[in-house]
Amino acid sequence: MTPADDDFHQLWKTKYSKLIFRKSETVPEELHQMVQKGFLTLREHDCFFQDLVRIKGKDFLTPVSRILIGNPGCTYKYLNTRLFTVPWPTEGYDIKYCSPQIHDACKALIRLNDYLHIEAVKTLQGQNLCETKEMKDTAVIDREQSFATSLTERGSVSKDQSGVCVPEDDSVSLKNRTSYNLTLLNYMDPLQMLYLKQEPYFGMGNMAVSWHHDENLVERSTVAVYSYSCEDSGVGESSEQELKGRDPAVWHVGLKVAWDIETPGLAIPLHQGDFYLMLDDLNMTHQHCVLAGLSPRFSSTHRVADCSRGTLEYIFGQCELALQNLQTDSDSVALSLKSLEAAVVKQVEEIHNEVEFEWLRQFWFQGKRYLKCTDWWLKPMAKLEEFWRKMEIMTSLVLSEVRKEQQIEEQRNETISCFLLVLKERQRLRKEWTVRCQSDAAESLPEDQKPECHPFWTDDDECNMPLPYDLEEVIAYLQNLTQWITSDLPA
Ligand SMILES: O=C(O)CCC(=O)C(=O)O
Ligand SMILES: [Fe+2]
Repeated sequence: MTPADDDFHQLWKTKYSKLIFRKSETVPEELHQMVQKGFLTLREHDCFFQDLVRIKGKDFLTPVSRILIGNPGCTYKYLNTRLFTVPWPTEGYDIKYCSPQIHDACKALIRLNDYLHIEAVKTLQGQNLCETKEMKDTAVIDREQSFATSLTERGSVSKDQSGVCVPEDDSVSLKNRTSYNLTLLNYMDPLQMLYLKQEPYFGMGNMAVSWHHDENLVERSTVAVYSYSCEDSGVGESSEQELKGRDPAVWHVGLKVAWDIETPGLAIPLHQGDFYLMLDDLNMTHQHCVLAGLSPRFSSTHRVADCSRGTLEYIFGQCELALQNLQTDSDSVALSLKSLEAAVVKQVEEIHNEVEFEWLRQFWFQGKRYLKCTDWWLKPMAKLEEFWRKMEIMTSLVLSEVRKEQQIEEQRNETISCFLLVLKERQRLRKEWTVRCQSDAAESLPEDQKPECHPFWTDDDECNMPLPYDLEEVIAYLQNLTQWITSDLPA
């Protein structure tokens, strides 16, 4: 349904009430100008890139081109692709941009971010979608009572040990759900796209982005989307359209109820400077898509990314934790491990995998794209690689300990089997990334966007790597060892 349908507003009110639309006129003109100029700058500097995503083991190039802008050191993962923020100007950070215009563009987007944050807060307060104090108090009493009842039913313990956890303050949860830490910008010129998928359920026409839920967000957080289609003003008024369905000249956001193709979908026309909000759990209960119009179009999608494992601060913390198990012997320069306990080895090797596959390979897979805007990520990536190299040494140290140990004891068995599992995962992921780097889609990219399979080395490389890239033989050796150990154990 579109605004041309009689039941459109009724359907919106009953099935899509958490979708909020705001017309361009409600946004300050000065902000429009800044932001739209920012979009054009980023396009002029070729900062938008199609992502080489992986869905169910297959590689696809997204029709839309994107760039992630946000808090320094923050990342956003979608469809097995971790995007790294081009940092927006942030107090306490000295960020060098490739040009003053790119700095201005990032500044415009943080201004838009602040504006959309305030609008989202106001909207949630207006909708009563932020839990009020009374609602929370009632919820606590309810929980206390049901907990007390369940205890008395079982005939045990007093009420003051109930351990009810008091929910965070309203203003905190409201803030957590609207404090956007980044925005994913989209750009597409439909005339440059030879083929676009057709919307499969409601006949909504060409899709720029297929039906999906947004991933990697803080639960129930709001998503705010500013839309800028470069149409001549006045053109593409949907009212001029006589035919049924949505106007194929105009960009729309499509919405549907998840797991449901009976309830009619909604297609909301988006003109230059309009924005919309997806409030609360709308992103979970519904799916959305982007229906292409005829003109080039930008959008800026502001999100509260769940970055609990997605910031530089986090991954550096992990690396430090892992490297605590490495020591330089006091009398020499030789390195050794402090502990060979299974749990310790497992943790270290898992962090090794995390830094290798979630950070280094993800980053280099995207070629040199980040250098278009700033060199900000190069230093931290070099640092992470340095840590990762030390972890390669740690892996080789575990291996040599396992090799030289004569005695078979319980703890060693456990260490070897944990170690083996993590190495198998490493081998599987190295193969997957090697394949990903060589897909047809990857080969089709221009030279400066080609994925780099990094780190990569061969046996004759003089790079002083303590272990081979291909872990097949190491794994076979360990597998042999575990079989030998288990067959030797009493039944
Ligand atoms: O461009 C839009 O309106 C929304 C884009 C979108 O859904 C996304 O990037 O996840
Ligand atoms: Fe989305």
